[in-house]
Amino acid sequence: MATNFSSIPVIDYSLAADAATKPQLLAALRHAVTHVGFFYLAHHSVPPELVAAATAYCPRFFALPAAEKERIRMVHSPHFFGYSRFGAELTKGAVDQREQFDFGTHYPDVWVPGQPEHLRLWGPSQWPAESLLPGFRRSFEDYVQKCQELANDVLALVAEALGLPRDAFAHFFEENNQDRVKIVKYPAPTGDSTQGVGPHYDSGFLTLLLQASPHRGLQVQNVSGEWVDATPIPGTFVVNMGKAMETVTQGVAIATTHRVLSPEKDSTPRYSIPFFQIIKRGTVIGDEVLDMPVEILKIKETRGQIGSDAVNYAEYHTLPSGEVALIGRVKSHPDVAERHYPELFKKYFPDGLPSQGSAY
Ligand SMILES: O=C(O)CCC(=O)C(=O)O
Ligand SMILES: [Fe+2]
Repeated sequence: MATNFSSIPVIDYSLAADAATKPQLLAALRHAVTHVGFFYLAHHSVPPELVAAATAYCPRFFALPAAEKERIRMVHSPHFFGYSRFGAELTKGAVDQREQFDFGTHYPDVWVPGQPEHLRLWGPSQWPAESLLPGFRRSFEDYVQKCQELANDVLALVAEALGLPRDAFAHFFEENNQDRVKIVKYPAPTGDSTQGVGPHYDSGFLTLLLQASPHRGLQVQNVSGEWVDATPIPGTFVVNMGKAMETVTQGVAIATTHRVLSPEKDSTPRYSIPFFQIIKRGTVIGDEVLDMPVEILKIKETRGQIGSDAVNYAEYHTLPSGEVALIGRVKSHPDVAERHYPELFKKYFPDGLPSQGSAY
């Protein structure tokens, strides 16, 4: 019988610490990962003071002088890091009503011409001037380091929940892996569109999303195609799986489609901070799928077909994952692609920059 969901489960991370309660956690996690693709993670390990500091910087970042935001605009970065103006981004070809700042964990500028182009996606971030936003960079570096640790631990728990060794996913990361993070602002709508971000899958393994204001807006698509609210729960992360995780688990773990609706008219802005766990770049991960236990594979037969309005990241079975990631970025930020990846830009936008969605 097909299983559907009408709410997002809450998983209590603290149950992992005690051998007596861990089986309960693993059972809940197995259900969440295989039937919903989303869960709230309560009692997690990222210190509340780091969460509070990151949250407090959100409105302050977007209130920076326009000239400073221009200086660190994403169009200056072949790594797709930096500030994107309102309306600069596309999902499924339609303009997202959000403003954002993308950055990554530390990675040096090592790409040289002649190397595969997709390797250039990893590189240094652009940061606002310390004098204009004191402590911003340091606070986010500390916060993100704790997110990385938590994501790695949750990933090991997911492996256990799926009957795999705890380190089953370890070989999908590079030695000096670069994860990506965003700070996002969704203002109240001024026109007709309420597409904060359109329906999509995330790309990598786990996403840890901090809903950094109390606004609703995040929605998750269930098996029947209905949109289920992921209303913010204080003290939690929303965790979901990306298309890479779905691919390497032979579709057992699901990359669930999600979207964000703009806040109500005249409301204050909604803020969020997604942390994306990124995987290694050089191989076709569809060729390296994990050997899943038979009883886990059976879950796919009983849970029913997953409905989806998302179309992105279908190429994991045919292209190296680094190329898949670069294509995703090119499609969502054509103005950056036009400047730094002209060949790919021409391939995906043969008619030139879309009239909307351009940051120029
Ligand atoms: O802002 C949110 O709540 C979700 C954002 C999101 O799904 C994304 O940027 O991939
Ligand atoms: Fe997402």
